[in-house]
Amino acid sequence: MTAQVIDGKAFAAKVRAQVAEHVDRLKADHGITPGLAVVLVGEDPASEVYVAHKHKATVEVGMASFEHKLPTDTPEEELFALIDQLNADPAVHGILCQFPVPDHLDERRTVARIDPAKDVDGLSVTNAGLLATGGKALVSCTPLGCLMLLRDQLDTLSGLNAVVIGRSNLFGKPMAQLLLQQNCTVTIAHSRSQDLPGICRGADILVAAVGRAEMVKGDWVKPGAAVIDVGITRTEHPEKPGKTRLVGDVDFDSASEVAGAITPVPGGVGPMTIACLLANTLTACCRAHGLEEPEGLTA
Ligand SMILES: NC(=O)C1=CN([C@@H]2O[C@H](COP(=O)(O)OP(=O)(O)OC[C@H]3O[C@@H](n4cnc5c(N)ncnc54)[C@H](OP(=O)(O)O)[C@@H]3O)[C@@H](O)[C@H]2O)C=CC1
Ligand SMILES: Nc1nc(=O)c2c([nH]1)NC[C@@H]1CN(c3ccc(C(=O)N[C@@H](CCC(=O)O)C(=O)O)cc3)C=[N+]21
Repeated sequence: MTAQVIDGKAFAAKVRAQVAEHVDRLKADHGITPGLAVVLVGEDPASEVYVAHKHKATVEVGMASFEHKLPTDTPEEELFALIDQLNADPAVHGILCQFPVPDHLDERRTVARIDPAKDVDGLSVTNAGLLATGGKALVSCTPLGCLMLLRDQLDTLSGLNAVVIGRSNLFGKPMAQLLLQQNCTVTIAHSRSQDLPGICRGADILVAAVGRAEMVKGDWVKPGAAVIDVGITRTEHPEKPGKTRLVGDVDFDSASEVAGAITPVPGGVGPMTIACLLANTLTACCRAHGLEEPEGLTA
């Protein structure tokens, strides 16, 4: 079998177009412009690239983009003062603090400072709890994007065996919650799991978010399964010395021989993350103003 390659880039463009249309309507009918604030502490080159992508995408859909770059040695009080100011700013509907933050800062405390209604990463205790209890949460962008791709790809998710490798708060846990909500039978695997290949072979839906290049091999994949590759690792380019390329957690060549559908890296999940960040900002804006939420852009 040769898998269908899921075009996340094209799907993300459709999501962004839907968001842009909704933003136009908000402006025309209500005079409201949704706004996203991104906070970056320090000078991590990968983070700089992501933040630049986010800014460009935000402006392209007609939203207001507020970028705040703080020096590496920014004390917690200063970061919190900025977050307080963004929490209070009615022009800001979504706040994202790019991770990782420098060592002297604490991710948990930082997230806790962000107003849950503006927490477009879905990381706050409130949003994680709402997701787990079937409430109206803001859902972490990458799992939300994966769910959109799976819903588009499969007739139904109900009753399928789903395996998520990885249990982070940003991805693995919310992904498992979303799949459970879709009536999948969900297994969460991690670094202590025994017989990971065997667990994966039972998966109709296999989602890998580990951060280990090409760990998941073709013989771990159930024939016909939908494989979602979240991992991103920058490695030396095999043919071009001095150049790098991005690779996923799945060995694409062998897995695509067995899977029914598979996301590539790059061009799979990554573009969906940014599209869903915009979708979440729009959702947060609509909720803040008591307006109808966009259809098809939430979990
Ligand atoms: N495409 C996108 O938009 C995004 C991509 N990513 C990428 O996804 C990957 C995961 O991100 P994130 O969840 O934040 O990462 P974390 O490092 O927080 O989590 C990694 C998870 O993988 C598990 N793990 C590590 N080694 C193994 C192993 N050998 N076998 C099984 N499980 C293992 C860990 O288990 P344990 O808990 O036991 O340590 C942990 O739960 C990264 O490559 C990241 O760059 C992340 C966010 C967005
Ligand atoms: N608070 C917080 N929230 C995040 O959601 C968050 C974060 N911190 N820190 C880092 C990770 C990683 N992440 C990605 C976003 C877009 C692409 C993306 O657009 N990837 C493109 C390629 C980009 C390129 O070419 O470099 C692709 O896969 O096709 C990837 C990864 C969000 N993260």
